[in-house]
Amino acid sequence: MNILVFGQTGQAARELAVYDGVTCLNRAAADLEDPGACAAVIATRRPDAVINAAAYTAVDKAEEDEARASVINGDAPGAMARACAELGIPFVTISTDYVFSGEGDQPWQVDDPTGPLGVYGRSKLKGEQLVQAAGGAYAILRTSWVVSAHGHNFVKTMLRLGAERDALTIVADQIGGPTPARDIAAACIEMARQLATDPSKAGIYHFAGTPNVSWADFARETFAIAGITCTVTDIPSSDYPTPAKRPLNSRLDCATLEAVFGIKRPNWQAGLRDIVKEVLG
Ligand SMILES: NC(=O)C1=CN([C@@H]2O[C@H](COP(=O)(O)OP(=O)(O)OC[C@H]3O[C@@H](n4cnc5c(N)ncnc54)[C@H](OP(=O)(O)O)[C@@H]3O)[C@@H](O)[C@H]2O)C=CC1
Ligand SMILES: Cc1cn([C@H]2C[C@H](O)[C@@H](COP(=O)(O)OP(=O)(O)O[C@H]3O[C@@H](C)C(=O)[C@@H](O)[C@H]3O)O2)c(=O)[nH]c1=O
Repeated sequence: MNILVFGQTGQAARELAVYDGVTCLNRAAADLEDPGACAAVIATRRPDAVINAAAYTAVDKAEEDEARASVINGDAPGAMARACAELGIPFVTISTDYVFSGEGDQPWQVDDPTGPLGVYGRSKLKGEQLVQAAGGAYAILRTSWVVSAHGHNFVKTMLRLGAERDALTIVADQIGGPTPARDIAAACIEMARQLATDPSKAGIYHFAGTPNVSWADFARETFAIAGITCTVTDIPSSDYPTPAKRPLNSRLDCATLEAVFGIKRPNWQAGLRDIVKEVLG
């Protein structure tokens, strides 16, 4: 199966690149700021499936860059989905827990009302809506707290800061499921394969690592695995002001993904051990 992936340098894209039949497109080959060009690449190359792993992911920066985030995270996946629907091929795109408001403490169901708190979440929600409107054999995979040995992520930030400092204050009231990019890549490939033979599986799905945890406890676990002595003090989000507000409740209910595609939630602790090993050598 020839799978065209938008994104090459990102966490998920790098893990997708190792699969047979996958071709990754970098920004020079397909710039998501030009949705029409992305659609044209699909129409010209005629792959068997498309996975979108590129996005505007700088959550705070997006607050001052809404127009660009909206095109990259909204219009571009919409145009890709329409191009795929025209060819009759599956389209898998990755979305986020940040489409939710973070209220309550129950895991979000796939059909729960959305309510993004910031520009990034709003732009990703726009992408979801345009992809759904395109019809076709689409899958929107909402995931959370992506981590890997590459690119920018919380684990790499902690390994850097933990080596420099004796103590850190980390928010403890945001709860979610850290998700290794490697597991996301495997899920996307499996979904593309199954959608190719059964387009009735199209829809929105949740996929996050288990167990749910706070950022503070996730940092503690990272330090424990890495053998770093750095004291973590719990703080509320209000003590860590950022341009974009983050949801407090990022728990995702992943039951439908397992029921429809047979894909189980990954254990992030196993993934974290691999990532720490890869980063520290
Ligand atoms: N990171 C996270 O914690 C989470 C991510 N997600 C979603 O998962 C998906 C993958 O995220 P992740 O792997 O972390 O992403 P990264 O932040 O690691 O990488 C983003 C990728 O998008 C590319 N990109 C950005 N703008 C453009 C553009 N205009 N044209 C072409 N490519 C562009 C970047 O390329 P370049 O190197 O050229 O900048 C890079 O390859 C995204 O849809 C994201 O919204 C969901 C939940 C959590
Ligand atoms: C570095 C640091 C961060 N924090 C907090 C800030 C924030 O609430 C939390 C995580 O920080 P980050 O900047 O990694 O978080 P952020 O970039 O918001 O991560 C998000 O990225 C987007 C793309 C998603 O889709 C989300 O699922 C989520 O993974 O940790 C501290 O409390 N103390 C610290 O020293």
